[in-house]
Amino acid sequence: MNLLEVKNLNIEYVTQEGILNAVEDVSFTLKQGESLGLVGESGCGKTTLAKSIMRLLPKNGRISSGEMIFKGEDIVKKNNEEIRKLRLKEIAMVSQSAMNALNPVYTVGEQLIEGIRAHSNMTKAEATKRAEEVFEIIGLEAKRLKSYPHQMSGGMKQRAIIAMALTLNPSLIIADEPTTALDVVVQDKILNQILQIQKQINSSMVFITHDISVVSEICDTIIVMYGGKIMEKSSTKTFFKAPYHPYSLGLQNAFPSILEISDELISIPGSPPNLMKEQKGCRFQARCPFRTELCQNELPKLKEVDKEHFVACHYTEDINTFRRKAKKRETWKHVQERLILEDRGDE
Ligand SMILES: Nc1ncnc2c1ncn2[C@@H]1O[C@H](COP(=O)(O)OP(=O)(O)OP(=O)(O)O)[C@@H](O)[C@H]1O
Repeated sequence: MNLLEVKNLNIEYVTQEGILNAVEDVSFTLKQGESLGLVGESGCGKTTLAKSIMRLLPKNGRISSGEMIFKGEDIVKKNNEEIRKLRLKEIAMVSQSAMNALNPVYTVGEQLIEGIRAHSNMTKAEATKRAEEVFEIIGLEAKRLKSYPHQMSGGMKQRAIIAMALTLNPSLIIADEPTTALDVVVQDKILNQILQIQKQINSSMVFITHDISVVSEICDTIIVMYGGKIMEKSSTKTFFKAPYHPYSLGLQNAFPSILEISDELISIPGSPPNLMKEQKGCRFQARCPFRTELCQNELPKLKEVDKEHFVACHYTEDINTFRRKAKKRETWKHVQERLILEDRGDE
């Protein structure tokens, strides 16, 4: 059964320079218990998409069209009071910035228990018991509930935030780069704990990261975003075995942990498009080694190349050649040279 169904979602920011289209025509579904990895470089719209599910967009951000059907009801149409009830109880967010949301003048336990009580009808004793339980699951001793935020390390605080998000067994967890600022060993441990809890309470998860190797470890499905649009979506297993989009091929080259020993680490030259400017053709065309005139002029539709595997590229039938060429440094060097030439032409 689908827990969340996002349909043709468009999100824009109103800025002094004009309208910025941060998320464009995004559609996907999330089943109960499924974990979805949302990946892409900085600025491709991941956080905007995640915040919109919680209806936590900044003041200048707005959902201009589309639907987000959660448990049969459209989140986009809900009023503030209805949304407040959904947050934490049904949909919880874990993010790096949440660490700063801990109030320094209250103990972590007071904040956690207060949060539980505000969203449930538990007594103080019941809420305390629940707080102790989740602390244990997340690897913190119950006595830590009495600590103030400044008495905890970064890793402990992040665990406390995760505990807060998960106390009420939400149906959907949105984890936005939850561990990026922590060292790799702690990161790994915390990711595993999130995963363990997610499985235990059978909640669904949207996991946002720029690091596709993490997605290969913990997610069932993957969506690759670029310039506010979906480039590719499929099961994680299929994606890492047989990626299609040239951007996905480039991303895979850039992550050492998913490369075979013989593969080279190659980054994609250039940077994502400026979304303030009007976009024409495929969003990735400027950096794509395989682009043609068609790519520069016509936006490719997301099409199904295999069961439940969708790709937005005009040339999916050339995939074998693309996969072979994308592994070569030369291929990307040409893109670099082309970008330099185009840059000169612009001056
Ligand atoms: N409050 C805002 N006002 C105007 N533009 C914004 C605002 N927040 C984000 N943007 C723009 O929207 C686009 C998408 O940003 P978003 O933060 O969603 O991307 P992201 O993929 O999550 O990046 P990151 O990994 O850096 O968080 C970017 O072009 C960004 O500059």
